[in-house]
Amino acid sequence: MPICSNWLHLTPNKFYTHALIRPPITFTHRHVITTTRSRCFARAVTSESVMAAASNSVRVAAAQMTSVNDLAVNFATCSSLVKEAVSAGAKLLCLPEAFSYVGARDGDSVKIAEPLNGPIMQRYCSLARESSIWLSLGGFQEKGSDDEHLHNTHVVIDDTGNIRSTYRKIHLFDVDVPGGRVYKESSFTEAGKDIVAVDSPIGRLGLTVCYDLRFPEIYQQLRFQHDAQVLLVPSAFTKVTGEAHWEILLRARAIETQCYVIAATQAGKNNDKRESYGDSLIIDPWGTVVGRLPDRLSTGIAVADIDLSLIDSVRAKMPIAKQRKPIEFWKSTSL
Ligand SMILES: O=C(O)CNC(=O)[C@H](CS)NC(=O)CCC(=O)C(=O)O
Repeated sequence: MPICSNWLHLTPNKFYTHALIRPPITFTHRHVITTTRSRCFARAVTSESVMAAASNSVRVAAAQMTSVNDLAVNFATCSSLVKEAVSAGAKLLCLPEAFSYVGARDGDSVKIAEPLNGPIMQRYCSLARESSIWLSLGGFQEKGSDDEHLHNTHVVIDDTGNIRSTYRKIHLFDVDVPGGRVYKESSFTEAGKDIVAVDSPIGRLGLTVCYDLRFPEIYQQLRFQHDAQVLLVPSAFTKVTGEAHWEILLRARAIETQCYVIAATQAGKNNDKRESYGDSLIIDPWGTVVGRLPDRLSTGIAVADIDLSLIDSVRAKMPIAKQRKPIEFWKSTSL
């Protein structure tokens, strides 16, 4: 049992209850302790994470697919990927960004956007319930605040079909791809503002989407402020940028956060104007690739076992959480 020899200040927010506790304090396995330079937090862990920690190893699957501009066709593909994941013994299947729809023309995805309680999401909730598997739906066209906009929303559904968590993509892909197209995701997408982590049978998940991968701050927040153990990066990377940057960025995020990273991808030609970079990856907290579905195998799943004790041992031997100097402690001297 870990023992804390300092006074413990538990600040009130959605995870912590306000309390000042006298040392020595003994924590049960139902608490996660996080320390910053000035504070020490305790968070009660939900039963899912406790179960995952007890059994140590849980199987996950990362899908790869070529979504098109047909909701029914994509749902059929997702259903068969779910079957594959279930027979492989996976407790969670991650589907890529734009799993349910990739428009052939600008503006198409706004037209099919629906609220999270609409019929499209309902079908995916039923799929999770009927197959008794958790789903990470890596980028759903959620209806925005007007008819011209949507949210690119990552939805986590549990094995009884309930939506456990939603994250709206923060960093939007407004990029002139060298030798490729100009993308302007912000022309039809409202950016999110909230960082989201959620407990699951494979540990505490940190939710992100695609282009977020290029902004390490969000992953630092997920690991050091939200106790994430597994970072999800569902994507629809372009062929050009994926070939240059995909694996390097993902492995860097795994190494610098000491988290597992699961990245499900779109692959192949989604339509005449669009080719995605498929290479679904599962990476362990030491940065080793433990599951991969290469680009040439356009549709399928990569499978790996998440071992929460590996996270603990990597973090114990290289204790960066204690050693890091967060930006507020730096002194800026250049003018
Ligand atoms: O719009 C859709 O249908 C699905 N969403 C996407 O394809 C998004 C926004 S256009 N793509 C990316 O973020 C690519 C990032 C990327 O390729 C990089 O960072 O290099």
